[in-house]
Amino acid sequence: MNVRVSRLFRAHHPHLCVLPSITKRCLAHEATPDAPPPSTPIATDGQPRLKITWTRTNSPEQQKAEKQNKSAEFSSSFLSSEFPTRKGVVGVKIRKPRSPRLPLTPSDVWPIPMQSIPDGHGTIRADAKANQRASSVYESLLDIYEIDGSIPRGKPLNTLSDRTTTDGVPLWGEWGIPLKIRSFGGPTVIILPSLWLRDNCRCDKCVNQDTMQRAFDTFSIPRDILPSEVVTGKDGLRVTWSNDGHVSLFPWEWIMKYSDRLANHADAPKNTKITWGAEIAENPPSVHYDEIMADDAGVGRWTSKIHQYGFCYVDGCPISPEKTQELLERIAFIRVTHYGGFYDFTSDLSMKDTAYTTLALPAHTDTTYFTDPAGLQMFHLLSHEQGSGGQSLLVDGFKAARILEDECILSHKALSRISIPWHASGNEGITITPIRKFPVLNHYYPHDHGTKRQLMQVRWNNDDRGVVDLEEARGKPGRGTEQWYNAARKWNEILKRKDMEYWAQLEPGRPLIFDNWRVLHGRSAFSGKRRIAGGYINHDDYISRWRNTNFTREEALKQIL
Ligand SMILES: C[N+](C)(C)CCCC[C@H](N)C(=O)O
Ligand SMILES: O=C(O)CCC(=O)C(=O)O
Repeated sequence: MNVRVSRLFRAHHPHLCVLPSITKRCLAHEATPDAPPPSTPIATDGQPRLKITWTRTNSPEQQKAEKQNKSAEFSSSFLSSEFPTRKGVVGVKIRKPRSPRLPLTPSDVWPIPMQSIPDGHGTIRADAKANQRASSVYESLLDIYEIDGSIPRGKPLNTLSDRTTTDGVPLWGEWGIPLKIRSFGGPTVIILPSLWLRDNCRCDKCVNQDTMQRAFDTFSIPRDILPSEVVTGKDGLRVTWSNDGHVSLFPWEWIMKYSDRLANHADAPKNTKITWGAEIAENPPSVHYDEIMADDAGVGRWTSKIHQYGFCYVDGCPISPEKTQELLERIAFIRVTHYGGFYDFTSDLSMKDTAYTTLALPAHTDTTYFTDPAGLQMFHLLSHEQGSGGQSLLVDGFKAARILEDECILSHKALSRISIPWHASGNEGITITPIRKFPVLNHYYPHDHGTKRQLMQVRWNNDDRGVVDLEEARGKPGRGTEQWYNAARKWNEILKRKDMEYWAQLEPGRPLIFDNWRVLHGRSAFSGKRRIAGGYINHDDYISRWRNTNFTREEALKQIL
């Protein structure tokens, strides 16, 4: 077996070398100006100590309030024992900054290329950067593998105990292909099932390179498929399959992404949403029409602002329905509903919906009655004659949800858990309702473990809401329903707070587009003839367009494959 103590690491981390006295340099990501004065503590056993001072960083105001200096000491003997071949100044990475076990223990850190800092005690800033995933699995593979080293097979169905070499290398077999890695919580083994790996081969024979679709029958793969060879190659895990000699290459970053212990999807777009309240009126996001029409980079800037703020104006748009439609279709095709596709409406009740009246409309999201509510919505005020009013209202539903959770966690839970019906029934022959009930606050769990569930969609139109079930709670009939109404009342109160409401008068030539899954909209009552044009776009089509105009094709594919 040619798996030796790691040439891998020397190949990849030539700069790692143990300094004679580790205390000469503390290893951290970033010294902060307020780091304590340099000192070189020598432990009682005379061993130089690597002292890591931990400063928890949250938002500046929290940091001031919560500044907690915590530290851990690692003797050089610990470092050299824990990272035997890491001949070098060992950079350390701290595990999840949100929940540091204190004092930090050896399993809280693992080696990464260090960024040396001036002498003295740097402070590890536990922010997203500090937590950045290793740039390649090598920095997470334990140093027992080597480049192009083949991992031996274990004896068929052998007992757990002898599924590892004397060097500690886990062997593959019917149980899958194990890889020993560093992950949150220290060294661990991920096991890659052979059938799963074979099914996910991305070579140009297995994936139609024009359509990116799977180009073979998954179910023709023998259920008990096994490798004939497994190699830890430089650019990934290379597996030769015993049934047909097919060779698959799995890039390390891809493996990292899908290992349930490691998944932290660093290549998924960072959550860069900017929440806002009434103050956004001072400087609302906008992009110029010419930019958008000129090229996809302009569409990228437009969709990026929508992705960040949940809405964006377009300056300099011709005051014409045709040009408005052309503008909207720069993102994607318009979604057709029972209101038609591109809409150009006024208060003529041509459709039996309060939007086609002069009535005030409280903050709401549209199409709550579809299983898949419309993603983007555009309003372009083309004209408003012989009348006044009709101011537009926007409220950041994601900010409102966070306030609700901060102020009344039980109400947040009720609106997140209790599913209710929604409907559109005003027009003859049309009675639309989602395939199932949905709650007001809809969440999802992002791939990367360790981050809590994310709010995905606000579904709120109290006028289109159906009948809340008579829910019991804690054995009391109707208690659950009462909880929902109390929660909805609190939610409604937050939406109506002056510092949450962004009121603006729409202007001809300046269309507004917003994310209908996040931003609620409404209007004040009006008089006169008021004409608005616009349309809906599916959320998935919007996100696809945002992804492909803000990332390269390769990055975009990596985010979803
Ligand atoms: C199509 N257009 C935007 C003019 C009107 C849509 C009506 C909105 C409906 N009340 C809802 O909440 O979905
Ligand atoms: O007329 C407006 O300004 C908004 C209408 C509306 O809220 C809607 O169509 O959903």
